[in-house]
Amino acid sequence: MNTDDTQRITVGGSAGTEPYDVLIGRQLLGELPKLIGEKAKRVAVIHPEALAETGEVLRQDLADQGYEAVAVQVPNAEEAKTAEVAAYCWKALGQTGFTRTDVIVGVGGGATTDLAGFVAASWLRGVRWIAVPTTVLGMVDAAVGGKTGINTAEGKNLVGAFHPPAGVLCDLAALESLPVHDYVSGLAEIIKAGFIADPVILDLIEKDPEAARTPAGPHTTELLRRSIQVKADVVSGDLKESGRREILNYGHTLAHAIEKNERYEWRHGAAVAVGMVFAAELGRIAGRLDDATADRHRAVLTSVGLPVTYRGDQWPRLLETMRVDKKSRGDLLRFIVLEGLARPAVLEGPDPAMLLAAHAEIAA
Ligand SMILES: NC(=O)c1ccc[n+]([C@@H]2O[C@H](COP(=O)([O-])OP(=O)(O)OC[C@H]3O[C@@H](n4cnc5c(N)ncnc54)[C@H](O)[C@@H]3O)[C@@H](O)[C@H]2O)c1
Ligand SMILES: O=C(O)C(=O)C[C@@H](O)[C@H](O)[C@H](O)COP(=O)(O)O
Ligand SMILES: [Zn+2]
Repeated sequence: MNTDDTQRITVGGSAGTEPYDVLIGRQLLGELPKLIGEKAKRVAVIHPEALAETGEVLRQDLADQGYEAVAVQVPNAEEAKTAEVAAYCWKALGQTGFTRTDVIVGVGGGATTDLAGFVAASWLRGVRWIAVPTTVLGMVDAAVGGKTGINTAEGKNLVGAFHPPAGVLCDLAALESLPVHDYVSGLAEIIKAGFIADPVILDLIEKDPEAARTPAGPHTTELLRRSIQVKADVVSGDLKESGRREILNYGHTLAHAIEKNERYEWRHGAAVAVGMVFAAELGRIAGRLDDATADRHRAVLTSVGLPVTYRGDQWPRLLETMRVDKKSRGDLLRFIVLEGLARPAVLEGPDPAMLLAAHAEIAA
């Protein structure tokens, strides 16, 4: 049974998809059978090595309820987002006799839920899946919205599908075992939601940045709820990123290039932090963003311990990788910038000198 103070945010179906709920609370796993539904006989629990125990507890629990439940352990973090690991999961589903009425449960951080969702999208051309995010970043961003995918040698998330989950269970207890480094990485996406849509988020973090770094902070649930609401509002109207959804990519054009350049040893949130400072500088240099809002990026990100600079000698490589960003159109690079707080816009084909000048502001 979940506790009474569970919060529920509905993500509206668009593009012909079913709406689903994101639950935020404690002891939410009792919700799983309802989400799995009555038609399923088999459930595959995809989890990372770090959550081997959680994965097994969940598998056993589902087996006790009569499902043929298998646990599929995958590597931690970005090492799971590969074609080889996806193929390993497909093999496990094939060997279990997984049919179209069976269900995948992805338990873990954003890397695991991106993979699990992609496996669900591709197996038999699409089976039901449920996300159980266990990181801040997974709860506020990755598990919500149906973007699923894996990386290729050429870049981040280059293969994937839009395949929304049937439900998202954000159990706050999971955050207690999260290393502080990973907790803080998730704050980058929360801060992103603050800049693009809900500045109250920034006020809450600025009031007590140290408290924002732990799950015991006074505003933890509110920060999660507000960020999930931003994501839910955006994806509800534009699942397939044909317009407004691009604002969720704020800071990501450079971030994904940094992640690839660092062979995915940087956490996504850390790269997004640097990417947002770059985007803010680009906005300022393009004459679209005021100085105070641009400077606020560095201040709030630094206050929680996120990086705001990156080594300065890598620009040509970063630029080359940014060209395959999903927002690019032909040879045209496109960036999300701000024209003020909560006023995101697209900057198309910026002058190379402008990009270089913005890069100089983040170069270590
Ligand atoms: N699909 C989307 O819309 C979307 C949105 C944002 C980010 N993402 C993706 O999410 C990924 C980043 O996700 P992340 O920051 O959650 O990192 P992650 O999934 O790499 O997890 C970080 C580490 O923490 C471990 N871990 C997870 N939960 C834990 C827990 N409760 N206790 C202890 N350890 C735990 C993981 O095994 C991993 O080693 C990136 O691949 C990014 O591209 C996707
Ligand atoms: O949901 C979205 O849309 C986002 O852009 C959210 C991002 O935080 C996330 O990192 C996403 O995976 C990036 O997607 P991509 O399309 O740039 O690969
Ligand atoms: Zn992101």
